[in-house]
Amino acid sequence: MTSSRISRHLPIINIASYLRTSQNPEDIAARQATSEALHSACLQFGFFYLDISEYIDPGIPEELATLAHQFFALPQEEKDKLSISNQDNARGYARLKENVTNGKADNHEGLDFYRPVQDPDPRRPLWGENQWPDLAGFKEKYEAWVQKMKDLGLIVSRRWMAIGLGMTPDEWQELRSQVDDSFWVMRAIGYPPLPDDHDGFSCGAHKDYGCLTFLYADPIPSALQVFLRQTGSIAAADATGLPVERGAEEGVWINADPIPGCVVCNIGEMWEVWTNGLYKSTLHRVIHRSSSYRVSVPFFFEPNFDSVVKPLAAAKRIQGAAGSVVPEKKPVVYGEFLLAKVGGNFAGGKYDD
Ligand SMILES: O=C(O)CCC(=O)C(=O)O
Ligand SMILES: [Fe+2]
Repeated sequence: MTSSRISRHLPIINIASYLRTSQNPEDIAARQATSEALHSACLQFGFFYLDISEYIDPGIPEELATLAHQFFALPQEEKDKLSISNQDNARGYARLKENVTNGKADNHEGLDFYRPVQDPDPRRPLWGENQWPDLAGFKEKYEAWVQKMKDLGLIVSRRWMAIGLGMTPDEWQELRSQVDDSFWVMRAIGYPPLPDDHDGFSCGAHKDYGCLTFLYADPIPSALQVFLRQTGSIAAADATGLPVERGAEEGVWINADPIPGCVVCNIGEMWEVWTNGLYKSTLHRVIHRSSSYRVSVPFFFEPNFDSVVKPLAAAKRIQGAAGSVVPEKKPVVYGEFLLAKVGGNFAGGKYDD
């Protein structure tokens, strides 16, 4: 494929058809079309918009962003009371620049929640307790969103995988058993404007770890950028004047600006393993230069902690039918993979790939 034929616009995929379970031919055809759109979005981009306006009132994620603004506007000592150092170094509040990506401090602060665990132990990595701000409605509204996003992860995976990847019902049940108790992460991120002299980014280039990220962000353009691989273009060309990242890869950075009623969705590295590389998880970064304080609230739908992630037979069938000879990716135990990533958190990059 030549670079000129690659679209630079991320597709918008409406999941309304997935919410209808009827077996009438129109609904079946609509679900088929949605799954094909998801499949091709993942072959080409690994990034797309999901229009979820029929699934959830678009005002609800706005409320989450408002609550996150309220939290980040608190005095520093109030926010520090929820410091990740009280817990497992993952759950809680991390100060501005505390997170490091690709060796550079990110110009953001964040508040992270993970799936609660049995017998929490703050000395054990990832096994502490969530720390909720003492702001009216915060915990309830975030927990309700987590439930909606977990359900969305399952709805999308089921329909998409079964139809888009051509899985048998048994194969889907097997995959389902690996994501039905997702070790999810819910994050609120606060981005002050990026100072001109900051050596780094608002959030440096990274891939997400797990399955699916559903991101709602304040409606501010030109902040989140997605790297599209394109042979024939200048290595990592962009208009920001910032240093080239990942110089070995050729491509362009495009903006993924918020669209009303949609979440930005991308696939994480576990999907790369499940599909044996058929789908690629895609680098993205944030450069927030406008004058306002930006908030985003990504939800990460991840495999179960103990899930053994390995290439799916359905993906290998597609590769076989296309005559591609692809070396098989090694199985990964998700929890071990995550621990290795988070282990590098604040020394060498929480999000490094
Ligand atoms: O804030 C954003 O737009 C993106 C954040 C992100 O990529 C992440 O937390 O993994
Ligand atoms: Fe990300």
